[in-house]
This record gives sequence, C-alpha cells and structure tokens, in this order.
Amino acid sequence: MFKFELYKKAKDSKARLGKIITDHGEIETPIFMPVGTRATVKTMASEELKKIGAQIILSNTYHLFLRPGSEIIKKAGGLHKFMHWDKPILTDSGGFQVFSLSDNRKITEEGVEFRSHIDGSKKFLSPEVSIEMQNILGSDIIMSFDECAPYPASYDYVEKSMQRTLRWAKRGKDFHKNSDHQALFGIIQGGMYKDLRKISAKEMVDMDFPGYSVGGLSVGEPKEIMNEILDYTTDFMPENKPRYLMGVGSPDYLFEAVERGIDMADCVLPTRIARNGSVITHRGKLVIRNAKYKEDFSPLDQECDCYVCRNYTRAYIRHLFNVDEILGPRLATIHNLYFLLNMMENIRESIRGDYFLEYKNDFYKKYGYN
Ligand SMILES: CNc1nc2cc(C(=O)NN)ccc2[nH]1
Ligand SMILES: [Zn+2]
Repeated sequence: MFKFELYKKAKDSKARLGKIITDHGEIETPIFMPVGTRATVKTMASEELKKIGAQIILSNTYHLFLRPGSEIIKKAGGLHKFMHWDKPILTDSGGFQVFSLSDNRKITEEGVEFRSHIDGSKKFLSPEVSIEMQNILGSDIIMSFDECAPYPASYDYVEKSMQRTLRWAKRGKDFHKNSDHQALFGIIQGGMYKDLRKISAKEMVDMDFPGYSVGGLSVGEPKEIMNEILDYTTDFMPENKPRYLMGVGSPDYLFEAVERGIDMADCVLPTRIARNGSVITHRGKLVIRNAKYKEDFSPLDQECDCYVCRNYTRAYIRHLFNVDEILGPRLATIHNLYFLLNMMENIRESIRGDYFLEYKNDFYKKYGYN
C-alpha cells in the first residue's frame, strides 16, 4: 500500500508535517533518506542504520542494473531480502546516473544508449527498462525515468528535454504494473526556467502520480536560484501528496527545502564527507584529521548524543583517520547520519510546536551560517 497523511502545515512557512505509509512501514516527514547506492549505505550494517533512526534508505537502479544485475536480485527475492533491510526503500530510476556517470551516451525518444562506466559495455535504459528493473528491486517508492538537464543549459535544450521527460513519465506509468505496492513518483524537471517548471509540474500532476519529485536541482546552480525555483515549483504540487527534492542534504539546504514545502530529501553528502573525515557538528563542520585534535579528548560534538559522541573522542577518531583505520570512516558516518536524522526529528518537532523558523534561525546562528 501507499498513503500520505498530511498532519499539519506550519503557520510561519510552507513547512509541513506528515506521514507516508508503505508495505514496509511508516515514514514520518519531513525526512532525510541516507543513500545506499549499491545496496549498502557505505560502512553501515542494516541494524546500525535502524539504531540511528533511519526510516527509509535510497538505492540506485543504474548501479544495480550494471552490478549485480536484475537476475541476481530476482533470485534473491528483491532488494529488501538481498540487503537485509526490511524498512522502506526508494530507488532512483537511473536517469540522473546515466547522465552523470557514463559518457558517449545517445539519447533518443526510445531511451538512452550508453557505455557502462565499469567495463565500457553497451547498455540501454528506457522508461520501460527502468520500471521493470525497479519492479524486480521491489522498492516501495520508485522514480520515473527522466533526464536531469545539465546546468547551465539553454532554454531550448531544457524545454525539449522536459517535454521528453513528460512523455517518458507517461510511458513508465503505463508500463508499471505493481502500483499497489510500489508508488511511482513523477519527476518535475524544467531547469532554472520558471515557465518550464510550471508546465512540467502541471502536466505531471495531470498524470496523477501518488507523489512527485523535484529533479534537476542542486546541479551547480547558485543556492539563491535553487531556492527560488524550488519555492516556485512547490506551489504547483498537490498538498495531499509527498514532495521529494532529489540530491539535497547539507543542513542549510535541508532547512531551506522544508521551509519551501518539501517532505523528503536524499544526499550522499553526509556519508561521502564522513569517509574523508569531515564531521558535521552544531558549531559547523570540522576536519578531524587536523592536528589540533591530536590531544582533544572531547566528543566530536558536545551537543550530540549519538553512540560515537558518547563513547569516543576527537583524539581517537583523528588517530584512526591518521593511520587509515577503517573504523574511522565508520564512526564518522554513524555520527554524520545521526546528526542529520536527529536534526530532521527536531525539525518535525518544531513544526509540531509551531516554532520551525525560530529553530532554523537558532541552528543557523550556532552553526555559523550567515
Ligand atoms: C547532488 N545533486 C543532485 N541533483 C540531482 C537530481 C536528480 C534528478 O533530477 N533525478 N531525476 C537526482 C539526483 C540528484 N543529485
Ligand atoms: Zn555524534
């Protein structure tokens, strides 16, 4: 099943409180989704993800289509079984990855021919192929196959791409046979052009999807443009369906997205920077390899109550990174994910108690945002 319940709209912004109900459980919104591109949120076992409060994780059709391939996932009984994760999963359709990972691709009305970024072999993705793969994966929320236009891109290019994405969305919806158990979202594109965003949103809404993503943002555009396009676009998205902003995930971007009416977001950022030793704290980001932490026996973040901050020191975690011990990236990942998941819990609380903007401003001041 798939259901979205809107509980509350903030008085001081477009922020909303809601809940998504799926076959694999419930998701309180606004929500941040950790990214598990190749059927793993890097360095995290499923139980560890549950312990830090992950309610849903994301995986990528493009990567799983290449490796291990649909046959093995089918034999495993689907992605939940394959990766031992029994809560909700959202999969992206492969549109974004094809355009950002593989080169010498050829886009036709039919779909996209491309070379695998792994072994250069010829591959083909289309709305039908992508939906079929996501049906095999068995994810609770699946995405339409689309083109995420590059930035910058001409009006003419974006217009043609957005229109094709609409035709692809229709084809995918007609092909999808398992809509009672897998909710297919339409993806609104249109680049940084408001009129194209409006057309894309209206046409997608007319196709009556159970939820909608805003794609094609956080692709290098200035933050102000992203916020303006997002604020404009959410006004054309139905109130009673989830709104998912793709590829967004630092604290400020999450606050700005929630303020503009977004319910769901995903980003590789917190896990990717963790593996490099960049740690998100209430007082800004810190790079734990820095020698200044050599004898700093305080926790990563004084105000964090995660497993890592309760049991390990900056000096120890710096040591792990300094000698390339694999526990370093693991501890930094647990903390960064917990930080964002807990921040989203606080955001939900602030909407519930009508102090979202106050919470945002307090957070920004402490973090050192302008
Ligand atoms: C990190 N930035 C970022 N932008 C994204 C856009 C899309 C999209 O339009 N998918 N159809 C997906 C992932 C993204 N990640
Ligand atoms: Zn912590």
